Amino acid sequence: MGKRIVVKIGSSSLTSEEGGLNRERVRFFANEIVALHASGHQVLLVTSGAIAAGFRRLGYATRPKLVHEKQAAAAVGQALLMEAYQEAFSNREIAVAQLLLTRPDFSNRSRAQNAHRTIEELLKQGAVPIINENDTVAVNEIKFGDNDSLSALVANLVKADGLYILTDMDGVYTGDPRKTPDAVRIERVEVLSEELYRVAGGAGSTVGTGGMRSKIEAARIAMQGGVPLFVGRVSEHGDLGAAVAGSGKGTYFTSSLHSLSAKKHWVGFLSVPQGRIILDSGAEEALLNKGRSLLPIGITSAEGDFHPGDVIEVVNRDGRILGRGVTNYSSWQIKAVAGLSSEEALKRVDVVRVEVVHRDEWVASTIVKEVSTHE
Ligand SMILES: Nc1ncnc2c1ncn2[C@@H]1O[C@H](COP(=O)(O)OP(=O)(O)O)[C@@H](O)[C@H]1O
Ligand SMILES: N[C@@H](CCC(=O)OP(=O)(O)O)C(=O)O
Repeated sequence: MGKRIVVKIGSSSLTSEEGGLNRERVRFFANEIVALHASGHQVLLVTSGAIAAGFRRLGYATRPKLVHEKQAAAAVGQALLMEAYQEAFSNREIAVAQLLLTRPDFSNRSRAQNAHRTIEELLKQGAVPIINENDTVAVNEIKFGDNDSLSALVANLVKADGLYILTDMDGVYTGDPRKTPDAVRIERVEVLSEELYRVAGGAGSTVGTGGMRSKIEAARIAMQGGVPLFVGRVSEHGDLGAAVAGSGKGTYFTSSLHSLSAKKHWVGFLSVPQGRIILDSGAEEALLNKGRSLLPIGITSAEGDFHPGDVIEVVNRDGRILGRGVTNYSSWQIKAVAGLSSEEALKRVDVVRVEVVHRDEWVASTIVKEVSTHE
């Protein structure tokens, strides 16, 4: 039976280090997608490469660093990118559609529904939706920062059967292969571990942005959405089909997790945190490893100005982000009860629930502690 597949192609696979689009590569990927299409799969493409494709045409010698310069380069490059896809797919008589999205398009329910409906109609008509971040309007906190997370959010939105993140490496290694020559490929990941976050480094090329770290973050989003993921290389004809069939050159992330509820998905991946709560080590252990709710006694302080119902980041004393949750207290109430027993806290503040963050409204930043990788 045909599957619904999201394919993400990184800048490093489409452009050269000096900038500019490699049209040969665009045609190659288009052909791989056409082959999947022909075997009955629905394919959505999330593509990077606008900045890398556009900066030279705009007159910059190297990839610009400043946000407004990148935005300008992307505005030029996005048109070049679509022109190349347009040409590559038109030979096969497949319509391509451009969708430029930002995070609020996912966090705002009606915008997300509109995007979803549009995509469903495009797929029904046999078109290939081609998605990139809307770089002109996306800055700072609204910027995805990398298209890996964007592709995972798209995969969750359309309830894809699989997400295929294509890059210049044939998978995730036990260290950045550019710097650690004896690193070996991890074939399968069932549970994201702290170890994996440690071995995954930043971008390898001058055109790529997120590196493996952002792909692991994408894996977290997709796995928690119940979507299995592949990170690897597609360089020869048939490689994408092989990846979809389970024998690709890369790392497979499977998930036995049930997908997160819509509310937890929003809390964990779409919301904009309004402040921070800092914990002691006992509360960290209770929250991460014992599945408990967060109580006032484990809190040391709070930062920012927030209100009950807002999403806040929870960090440990070293500043490490442990996760996000919905707070039942305002920032001033937390300051008034930090370190107190629940009984004492309730004498001092008027709150709906004694838990500062209830476990049902909490999403950890890493999935589980346990490591499960096989070389
Ligand atoms: N553990 C790792 N395994 C594989 N690649 C890694 C690892 N850590 C860092 N990398 C780097 O990540 C790069 C891929 O990410 P990136 O440059 O952002 O590509 P893309 O443009 O395809 O998103 C690789 O070229 C590699 O140098
Ligand atoms: N929207 C930007 C995406 C940048 C980006 O995420 O790049 P990559 O790490 O290559 O996937 C662009 O098209 O250039």
